[in-house]
Amino acid sequence: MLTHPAPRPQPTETTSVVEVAGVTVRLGGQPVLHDVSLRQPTGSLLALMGANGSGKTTLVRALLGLVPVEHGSVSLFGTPLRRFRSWSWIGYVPQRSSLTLRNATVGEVVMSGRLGHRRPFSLRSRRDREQVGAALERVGLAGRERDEMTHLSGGQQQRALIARALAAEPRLLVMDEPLAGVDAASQHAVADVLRDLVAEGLSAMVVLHELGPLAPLLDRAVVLTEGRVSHDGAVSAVDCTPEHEIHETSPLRGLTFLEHPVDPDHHHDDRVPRGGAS
Ligand SMILES: Nc1ncnc2c1ncn2[C@@H]1O[C@H](COP(=O)(O)OP(=O)(O)OP(=O)(O)O)[C@@H](O)[C@H]1O
Repeated sequence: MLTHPAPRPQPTETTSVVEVAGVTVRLGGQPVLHDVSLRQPTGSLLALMGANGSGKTTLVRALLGLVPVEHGSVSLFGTPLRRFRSWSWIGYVPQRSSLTLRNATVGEVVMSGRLGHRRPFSLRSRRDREQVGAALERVGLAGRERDEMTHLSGGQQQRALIARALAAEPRLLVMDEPLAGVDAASQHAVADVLRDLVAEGLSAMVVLHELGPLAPLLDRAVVLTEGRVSHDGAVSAVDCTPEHEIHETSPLRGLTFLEHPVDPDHHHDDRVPRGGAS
């Protein structure tokens, strides 16, 4: 069983895991984010949505300190980004398509999530091994440590990347497009894992193109349009509107709503065995 430091069963309005105020980011000389503000209460599940190129990944990278912020401020767990040091509290799951997974086993990938807990050059501890095993069990990949990542389906790779983030025992999970290129069964498996984690008090920010099976779990959606916040509120406003019915001027225009996306690489049964993912 994974342990999380401070269980927080309900979202609270008094504390926030992420606070972004008036953030502007420029990349390659071009403005990418303009005056973006958002606040994520502790224990909540927030979707960050928007069309291709709207700035979702850049916003995530800005709040993780990976790209410079030109104006505005970012706080994590109430601490300004420049003074924040507790990076092991944040489990980042990058876009699967942005990674090279060749020559890595599942065990190596998930164990790399423990690096923040290890002293330089120290050997892996019993707790490291326990947390890796627990994280793999949680995502339904128990016993797959020796498998090459490239031998897994897209959905299983995604779940291994989630296990990597969980092995770090995070308080906030930041996931960039965890449903992209993942078959419907694995989308539901990811949703099941996330449901349990949030029920235990974990906070999660999820970059999404489509809501899919995560829709009923989300507390709020923030939609970016051309680098600006165009919607910050109820998910229901995003959820039930097929794209052809979205008004030309709606901030939701350009989002896609895929019910059953197909994974062209899918060769495996990606369902998490009941009881194996909790
Ligand atoms: N390093 C960079 N230099 C210059 N421009 C960049 C850089 N990285 C991203 N951009 C531009 O910033 C804009 C936002 O990109 P970003 O990847 O944040 O969008 P996104 O909403 O995550 O898109 P997607 O859904 O396609 O992943 C795009 O126009 C992109 O071309």
